[in-house]
Amino acid sequence: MKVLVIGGGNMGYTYAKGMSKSSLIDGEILIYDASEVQTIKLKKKKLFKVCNNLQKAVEEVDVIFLVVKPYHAMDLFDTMKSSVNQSQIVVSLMAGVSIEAIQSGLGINKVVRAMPNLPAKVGLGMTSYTPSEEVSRIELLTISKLLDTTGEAIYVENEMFIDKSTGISGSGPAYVFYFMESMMQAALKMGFSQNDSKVLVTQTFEGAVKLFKESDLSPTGWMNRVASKGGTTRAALDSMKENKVEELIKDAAFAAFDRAVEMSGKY
Ligand SMILES: NC(=O)C1=CN([C@@H]2O[C@H](COP(=O)(O)OP(=O)(O)OC[C@H]3O[C@@H](n4cnc5c(N)ncnc54)[C@H](OP(=O)(O)O)[C@@H]3O)[C@@H](O)[C@H]2O)C=CC1
Ligand SMILES: O=C(O)[C@@H]1CCC=N1
Repeated sequence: MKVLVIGGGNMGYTYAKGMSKSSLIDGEILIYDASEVQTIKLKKKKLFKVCNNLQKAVEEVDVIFLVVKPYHAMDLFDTMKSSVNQSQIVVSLMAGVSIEAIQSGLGINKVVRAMPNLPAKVGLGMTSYTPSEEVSRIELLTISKLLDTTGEAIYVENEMFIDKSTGISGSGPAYVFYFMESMMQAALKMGFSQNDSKVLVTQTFEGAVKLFKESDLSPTGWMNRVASKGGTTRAALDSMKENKVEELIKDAAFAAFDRAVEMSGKY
């Protein structure tokens, strides 16, 4: 199977690299980026066949990954439209571009829409995906294996769940970084060095996630294990409750979901 990745930035490069290790790929992965600077960077990596001619590359492959920013989608569709064919599967990692918009923009039927996240860069990505009805079960299995190469991939039953997972896992790493940043700022304010603040916070996050993953206990269960009655953790948790932090985090996730839905109506 031959795969072309269009857009070799953060996500496109990461997916191309992950997929290049898959036994499903015979030969090289093709990659195309409109930016000259990015194209030079990609060539230096010597990992993929970096293409200069998009139309020619499109004609050569079985699967096409679309990994440009959503606002570049329509121009890209115009450039590709005459080169795609009905047997190809188009996998979009773009936030807020609907399957219907891709089908009508390209004049093809087989589309898988997926929502990845940035930890794919270190093999710990979370991708959700859903197909158009023209994609067969066997084709979907192949695509899910390709998506799995960057971490975990889960099937979701419709596009609304792609927009929902954008609000949870797609944008989610930024919420975690926000929390980390706030804790590091608190540590700095207490007088720790930049380096110690980073170590204290990073190890705390890593340890907490590992504990959670390796047990059946809920987050609340674990919170109760950390907190002693009348102790320090309870003081922190009470402060968060009083400031409605939980509600604010939920609002933020819904704001991302709402924006994904809004974008889907726009492209
Ligand atoms: N970053 C993230 O955490 C996540 C991103 N996504 C989705 O992934 C997609 C890509 O994001 P990301 O990788 O961060 O973006 P980047 O800007 O890092 O990469 C996109 C690349 O595509 C290039 N490009 C623009 N137009 C075209 C074109 N017509 N043909 C080929 N290449 C083109 C850009 O060049 P130039 O810079 O010159 O425009 C750029 O090099 C987005 O749609 C986003 O919604 C989804 C989940 C998470
Ligand atoms: O912010 C964005 O629009 C993209 C989608 C999810 C993460 N980044």
